[in-house]
Amino acid sequence: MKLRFTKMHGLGNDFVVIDATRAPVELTPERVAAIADRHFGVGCDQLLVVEPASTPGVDFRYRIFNADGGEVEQCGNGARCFVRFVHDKQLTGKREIRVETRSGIIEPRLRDDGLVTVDMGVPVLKPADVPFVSDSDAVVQPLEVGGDTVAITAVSMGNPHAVQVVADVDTAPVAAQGALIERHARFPARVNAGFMQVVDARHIRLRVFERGAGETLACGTGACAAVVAGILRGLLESPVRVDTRGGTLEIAWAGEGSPVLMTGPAVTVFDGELELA
Ligand SMILES: N[C@@H](CCC[C@H](N)C(=O)O)C(=O)O
Repeated sequence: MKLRFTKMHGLGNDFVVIDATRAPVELTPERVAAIADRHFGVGCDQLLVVEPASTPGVDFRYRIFNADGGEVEQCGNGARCFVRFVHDKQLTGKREIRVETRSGIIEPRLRDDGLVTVDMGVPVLKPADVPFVSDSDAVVQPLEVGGDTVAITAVSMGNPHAVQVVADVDTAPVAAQGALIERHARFPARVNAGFMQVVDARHIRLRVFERGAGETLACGTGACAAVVAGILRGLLESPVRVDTRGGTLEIAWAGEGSPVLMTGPAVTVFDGELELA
């Protein structure tokens, strides 16, 4: 069976996007992993599927699958690519869209300058809801990782993040420690591991070892979580420039109970057709 797709990226965090608004597409974890494979498939960090909404007043549903085949709740760079996709493919004439994800409704807006701003919703800080196993609500918590103790802040942006502050992202042990944090027993749903270097109160550098994908060139929800963690720790002031290895995002957050606003680019690379085994 042949399947049309569009290859997109948000700051080098790359996606295969599939339009399932007219006919459903059957995706197993094995199929997703095969498509995401960079040697034998198309290659991507995440696969995004655009579907009709199931809730009145909502425009679309979009589903997110990591490269390992697992379906997840949220994806910030994907949300920006989603809105560019439905706009460019003329699936809607709207530039402000309400879209259902596994973790609720988010509201991306395609701006006149081509950038996309997404209301990513209110961050979740209660450990049990991240989910993070802890008997304390403290913003900074110790986590034992491979014989070391690191100080993390657990934040959910719909998906779970563990953010730590490092002196220099270029020398941070992202691959080794990220893999251990991703599968740490205190994160029962696994976790995205963020390594944040504070340049000044309105500027950070960030690398993220993503759950189900490894280190990516950028992580939108990771950028939101890092800014929330930095503001809660008293290190940052909104809005914050977030430099990732793939480019820059702007993240704004007015504090607890407020939604996080993320602004950045979304790029279409090419359209293609793949053979679904
Ligand atoms: N790259 C994404 C996040 C994708 C999902 C993540 N790996 C997870 O498992 O939660 C982003 O831009 O937010």
